[in-house]
Amino acid sequence: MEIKTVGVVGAGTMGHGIAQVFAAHGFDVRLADTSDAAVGRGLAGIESSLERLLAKEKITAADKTSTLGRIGATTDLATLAGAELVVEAVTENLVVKTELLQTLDRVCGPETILASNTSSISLTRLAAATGRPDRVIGMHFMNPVPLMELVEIIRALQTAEETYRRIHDLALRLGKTPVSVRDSPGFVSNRVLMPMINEAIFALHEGLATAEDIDTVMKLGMHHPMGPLALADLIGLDTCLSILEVLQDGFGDPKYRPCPLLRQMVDAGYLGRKTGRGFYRYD
Ligand SMILES: CC(=O)CC(=O)SCCNC(=O)CCNC(=O)[C@H](O)C(C)(C)COP(=O)(O)OP(=O)(O)OC[C@H]1O[C@@H](n2cnc3c(N)ncnc32)[C@H](O)[C@@H]1OP(=O)(O)O
Ligand SMILES: NC(=O)C1=CN([C@@H]2O[C@H](COP(=O)(O)OP(=O)(O)OC[C@H]3O[C@@H](n4cnc5c(N)ncnc54)[C@H](OP(=O)(O)O)[C@@H]3O)[C@@H](O)[C@H]2O)C=CC1
Repeated sequence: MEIKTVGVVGAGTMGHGIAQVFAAHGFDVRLADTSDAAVGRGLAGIESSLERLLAKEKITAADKTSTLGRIGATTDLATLAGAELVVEAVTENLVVKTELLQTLDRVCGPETILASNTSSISLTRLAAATGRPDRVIGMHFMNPVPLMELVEIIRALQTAEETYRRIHDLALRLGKTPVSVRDSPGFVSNRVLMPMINEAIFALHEGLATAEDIDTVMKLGMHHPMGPLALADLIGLDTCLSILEVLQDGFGDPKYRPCPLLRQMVDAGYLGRKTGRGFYRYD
C-alpha cells in the first residue's frame, strides 16, 4: 500500500516539524494532539518555520500555501484511521508512548505502519505493546526537522524487512539521509550527544564557567553550530533528562547519571525554549 496520508501524533517541538516536512513533500498530513491549544501551537510553529524558509528564499509563497493546505489538525485519534503511516512524537515516556501505540493499534487499519520518533526508548518494547510488532519501527528525526538531514532508523527485533525498506525509502523521499541503527538505549545519536550535554551541565553546576562561556568553548573551539547548553534548550530539558534516565537504566552505568542541576531545572519548569526559559531566556 503506497503511503499517501500520514498521521503525526504530538504537535510539540518535533511533531510540528515532522508534519511540515511530510506536507512539504506532498503527503496529506493529519496532525493530532490532546488539546486544541496544543494543536494550535503546532500549526503556529509550522507557519513561522515556513515563513523563515520563505525569507531565506528556500521556498516560494506558493510552496508555503500548498504545504499548509495539506495539513489537517485534530484532537481525535479516530481521524487517523485511514493513514498508511502514523508517526508518534509524544512526550519521551514509556507509559505515555505504550498507551498511545495501543490506541493507534486499535484505531488504525491492520496495514498501517506505526513509527516512533522516540529519542531513546526501546523499539522492541514499544513494538511488543501492539498487535502488529512487525509494522512498528523507529523513525528518529532531528531537531529542527525541516533543517536537519539525518533520520535514524531503528528496527525493533520484530520489525519486518518490508517495513524497514519502506521507511528507509520514505526518508529518502523526504530529502533526508537515513542511517540504520540497532535497537539500544539512545541509539547512536543520543548515546553520543547526551553525555556531552550532561557534562556541559556539570561544568556549569560546578562553576567552571558561565553558560555563555561553556557554549563559546564548544562553538569556537570545536566548531559546533550551537553550544551544548543552547542545544539542550532547543531540545527541551525534560526530554534531555528522560533520555539520560533511559541511558542510565538501560546500561546500569553511573556515567549516564543526570546532573542534579538538570533535574532542578526540570522541577522548576525551566524546560528551555518551549517554556521561554532554560539555560538562557527566550522572551
Ligand atoms: C534529542 C534528539 O533525540 C535528537 C536531536 O534532534 S539532537 C539536536 C540536533 N540538532 C542540532 O544539533 C542543531 C544544531 N544547530 C544547528 O545546526 C543550527 O544552529 C541550526 C540548523 C538549528 C540553525 O542554523 P541557521 O539556519 O544557520 O541559523 P539561523 O537562521 O540563525 O536560525 C537559528 C534559529 O532558528 C531556528 N530555525 C531556523 N530555521 C528554522 C526553520 N525553518 N524551522 C524551525 N526552526 C528554525 C533555530 O533553532 C534558531 O532559533 P532562533 O532564531 O529563535 O534563535
Ligand atoms: N526535542 C528534540 O530535540 C527531539 C525530540 N525527539 C523525541 O520526539 C518526541 C517528542 O518530543 P518533543 O516534540 O520534544 O516534545 P514536546 O514536549 O515538545 O511535545 C510533546 C507533545 O506531545 C503531546 N502529547 C503528550 N501525550 C500525548 C498523547 N497521549 N496524545 C497526543 N499528544 C500527546 C504533548 O501535549 P501536552 O503538552 O498537552 O502533554 C506535546 O504537545 C519524544 O519522544 C522525544 O524524545 C526526537 C528528536 C529530537
